[in-house]
Amino acid sequence: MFELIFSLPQPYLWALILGSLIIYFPTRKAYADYRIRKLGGVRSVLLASNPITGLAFFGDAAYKQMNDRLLDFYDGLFSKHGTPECPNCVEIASFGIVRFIMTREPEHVKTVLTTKFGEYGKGHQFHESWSPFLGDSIFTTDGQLWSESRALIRPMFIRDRVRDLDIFDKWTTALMNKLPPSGQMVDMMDLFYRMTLDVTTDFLLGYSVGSLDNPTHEFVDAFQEVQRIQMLLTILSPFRAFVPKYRYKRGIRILERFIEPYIARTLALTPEELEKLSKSDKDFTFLHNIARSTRDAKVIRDQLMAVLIAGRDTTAATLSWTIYELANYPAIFRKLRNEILATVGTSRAPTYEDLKSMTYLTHTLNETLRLYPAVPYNLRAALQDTSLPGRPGQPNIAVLKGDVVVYSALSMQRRRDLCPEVSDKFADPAVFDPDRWDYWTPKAWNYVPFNGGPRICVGQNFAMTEMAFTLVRLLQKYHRLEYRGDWNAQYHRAEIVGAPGHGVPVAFYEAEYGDVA
Ligand code: HEM
Repeated sequence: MFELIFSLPQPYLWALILGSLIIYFPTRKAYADYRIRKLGGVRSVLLASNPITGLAFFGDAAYKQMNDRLLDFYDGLFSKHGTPECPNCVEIASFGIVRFIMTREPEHVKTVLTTKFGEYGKGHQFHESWSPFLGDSIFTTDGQLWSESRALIRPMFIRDRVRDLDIFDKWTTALMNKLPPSGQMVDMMDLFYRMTLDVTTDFLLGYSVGSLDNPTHEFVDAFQEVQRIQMLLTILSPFRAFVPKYRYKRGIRILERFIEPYIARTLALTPEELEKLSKSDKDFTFLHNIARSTRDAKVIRDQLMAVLIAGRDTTAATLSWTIYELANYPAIFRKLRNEILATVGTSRAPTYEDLKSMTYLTHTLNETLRLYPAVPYNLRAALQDTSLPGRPGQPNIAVLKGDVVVYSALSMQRRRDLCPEVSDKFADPAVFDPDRWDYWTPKAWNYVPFNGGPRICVGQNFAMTEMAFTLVRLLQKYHRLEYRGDWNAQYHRAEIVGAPGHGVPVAFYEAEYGDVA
């Protein structure tokens, strides 16, 4: 049969290939339509259903991502194509096979994260794309494998462990030592990224990469590069085979070379020695804790990588956005500093209880995470035929096994129609205003910076404590903050984590009379 086909003259062969494709894609689409109808649901708004329109879509998405305009692109999908029946959900099916359903509807987020938790997950494609980096870790797996990872990791984030603030104290002090004299410019984003890498590696391995002291460490560059390429691989998912991977693989090897000796050293300890260590607060690390449950170096490597990626950039980016916003609002800066000084004075290190008692500090971080959720885009694959709820009075959106639901906390948390009317108690939602939290609690699922449901961020309390501690130490010492770049030119650079594209160039002014705010 194949011999016969390949013996055809070239023009006939091409005509046959083209003809087959012309038949194949509409047939695939018709078959998907049939399955959707059989499920009793509908499509959302279909934007592309063949490789040509699909390629144009992915090309546009990748172009906007590379030009730091992914949010415009994402919002534009709904403002240009949304319909009254389906205003916040669109889809593409580039090869007629896998659909990518993009949404910013809280009910959809709730469905994939909790109501139908078992029917959605990271899925096979995500695992394939991410496993060279994160292996079979908590981030890349579903079902039993995921729940075993979660059980392995959770004990290190219980309240009693997070209450111990020594690690934050140590690295915040190191950060403060890197700040230039009063009034001189510094890129706080750079320092925050270095500090959180030092905190996270110290927490995981009991040994820090030391990036505050050595910013050109090859680990730092490799970590950045691997994440950048990983984001591209995720966005270009069906076409990821075409993305060059040399630098990606080289970066992963560098990261592995750094952590492997620590794993080997830990595995050299006997179970008794590990048990003894677990009684100590100071020397017991995340790595020791995992090694109590598994002696498999690959399992340990995967979980370390996962928590490293989860814990580092997220907190650094959130701290960076907070300082960026505070630099533009001296009144908010002063109010926050007054609360801090009233609680801990100008020099005492805060306790865990101090941090939790400062309402305005929590509101400030909540507000930052509303405008700049650290994970701006996320996805879940359908593990079986399932659905997303339709608008009231509308049929459900059918989701077929393998389809991918992309959701954006960034786009959703900025939706005006999900906020109260603007008033003296509720500022324009586009504006940074921690005071709104005095009168307002977002509805469940309208605000999900840490996700929700069984897979809610396991490090949420760790992150909030680390960020609060850092802000307290900075504002105790400095009474004024000045932006030294073009504040309005700032933009949101979305890689896996969304960070300020221009960094955060600021100058801090040291308080001369301590408590004067
Ligand atoms: C501002 C800081 C942070 C934010 C906004 C944040 C947000 C998130 C989000 C949105 C997810 C869900 C990701 C997904 O769907 O796969 C997540 C998961 C996770 N986060 Fe965080 N995170 C932060 C800090 C941290 C820190 C400091 C750690 C640990 C040191 C951490 C550890 C994890 C882990 C292990 C998961 C996977 C949970 C699971 O799949 O069961 N996160 N985080």
